[in-house]
Amino acid sequence: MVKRNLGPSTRSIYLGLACLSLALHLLLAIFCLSVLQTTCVLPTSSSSSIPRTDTHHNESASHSTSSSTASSSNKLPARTHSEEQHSPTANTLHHKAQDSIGEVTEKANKLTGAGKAIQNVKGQSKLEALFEHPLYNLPGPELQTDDWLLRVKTDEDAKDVGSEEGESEEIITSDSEWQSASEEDGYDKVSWTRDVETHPPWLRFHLGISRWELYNRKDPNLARLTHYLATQRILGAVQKTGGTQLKLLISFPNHGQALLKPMKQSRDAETDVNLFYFSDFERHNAEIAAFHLDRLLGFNRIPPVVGRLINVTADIREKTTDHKVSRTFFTSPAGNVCFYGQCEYYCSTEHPVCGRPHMLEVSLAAMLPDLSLAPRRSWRSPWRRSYSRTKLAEWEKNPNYCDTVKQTPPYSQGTRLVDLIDMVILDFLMSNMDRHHYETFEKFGNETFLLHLDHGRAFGRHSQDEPSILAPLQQCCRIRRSTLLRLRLLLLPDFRLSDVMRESLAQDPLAAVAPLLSEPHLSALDRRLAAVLQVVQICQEKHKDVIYDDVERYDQDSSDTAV
Ligand SMILES: Nc1ncnc2c1ncn2[C@@H]1O[C@H](COP(=O)(O)OP(=O)(O)OP(=O)(O)O)[C@@H](O)[C@H]1O
Ligand SMILES: [Mn+2]
Repeated sequence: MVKRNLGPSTRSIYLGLACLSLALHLLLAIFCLSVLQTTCVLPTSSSSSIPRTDTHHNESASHSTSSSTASSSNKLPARTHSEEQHSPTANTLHHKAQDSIGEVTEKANKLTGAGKAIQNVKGQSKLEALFEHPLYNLPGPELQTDDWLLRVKTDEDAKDVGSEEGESEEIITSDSEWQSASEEDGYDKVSWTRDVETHPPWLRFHLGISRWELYNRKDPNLARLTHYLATQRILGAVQKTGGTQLKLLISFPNHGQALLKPMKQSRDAETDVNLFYFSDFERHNAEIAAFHLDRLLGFNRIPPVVGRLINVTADIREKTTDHKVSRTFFTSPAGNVCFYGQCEYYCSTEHPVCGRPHMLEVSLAAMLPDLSLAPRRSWRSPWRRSYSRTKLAEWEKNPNYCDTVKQTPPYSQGTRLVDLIDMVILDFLMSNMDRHHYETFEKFGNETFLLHLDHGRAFGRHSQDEPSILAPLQQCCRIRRSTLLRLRLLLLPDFRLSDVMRESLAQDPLAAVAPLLSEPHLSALDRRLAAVLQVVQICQEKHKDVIYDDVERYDQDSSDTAV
């Protein structure tokens, strides 16, 4: 009986559902065509597994930069229902993002002369569109000779040593010196001249460091450098001293070096909630992701980092001359080759670094110039944590802590405070609680960018945020205008942080093994970005002097301070 009745009624239900689905598809198609022009795009395939730069000069760049194929990016992306944020606060931020960016985009276009050339071509990747945006192409200060960290020594310099004011300048080389430094065993014979074309990528990276950034995002050498780190034959591996957890200094045949951090836990492992931040294991993928995030924020203050699969036996055990490393190798009960080295934490049989059975994922960071060439100064962060289970730091007890910091050099002058706040925003987004110190290049004194180093403890938890990381922003209520505008841009659907981050990370060689960051970590970035903007909004409601205007600087004509 039941069966007999079900036949016809089921058929009509199916028919109804089919009609409904057809109608919905039609509606969706119309909606897509009219509203989502910029968001309904086919994902573009990444042609290379090697991180690319977004330079116009980059031969491998696939997009067209000609103005005829492009449409104006002044038009801000349309917000859609599907893209809508959930909370009312996020919504307000969203509107605010569009309003203020619209004005400033126009201004930035004027400044960069990019009005016509910058485009948001249908089908273009979000990452490419982001890096083409005027806010990522603001003109920097003109660089003088003193604004470069290193320079190539000329024959002239070699002749009049000590007679010029440039005497104390960090000098790299003359042709003859390069030649004589090339005789060591196993290393390539050096044939570099003053001609930059003959310089290996690591040297070009060193020569490109300026007072205001560690690298120029548009420099084609960046892609060469990451490719170099990812593919060069490993010639040596010794333990890097300093720091608390195991890391190795890797040498390449043409005298380049990299800082290696091994994979110690699975990518999905969330840090145990009962573990203090200072007991957390370091993560190789956090080092890689931090480099990408810093670049996406427009900072360019982290040395390039790339992922690589190495063979622990062939690349480390057989190459190392360091007994601290070689004597700790063993074969695990599962038959994998493991080692643990010598360090303060987690260097024991209980915490081995293991291949499978030989292959191991690692991160490789480009090394900064040697300290003898470019000494660095280490600064204790005023918002350093106590690194104790029981003690609170002063900033955790005193809500007016920033008043004192603001009056204390070097934070009382120049850009130091807003630079620190940039760093804090980066740290909050990736939940890095381990920023006890930061470094600067001594040569540049106090007028320089802050080096962002050591991000092994970032991206530990995606299900939780750590508001205390934002304390400097909350307590000082100060932020660079260019930073704020880029953050607001990254909240918009067309440039959404999680999307550009996913795309950027896909360029790393290890993305072929598994995504460098899981989806929950990527969505955490969007959530945290909204939280940062909310803190800024609260600041702006209470204070006047929140924005440090580093954009207006280039725009003498305008008196508009809309943000
Ligand atoms: N890319 C780099 N090039 C040169 N030196 C670097 C680089 N990255 C880090 N260092 C130096 O090596 C030191 C130790 O590195 P790192 O901080 O990553 O290790 P760590 O074991 O996490 O240290 P800690 O336990 O003190 O946080 C840093 O303080 C920094 O001075
Ligand atoms: Mn560390």
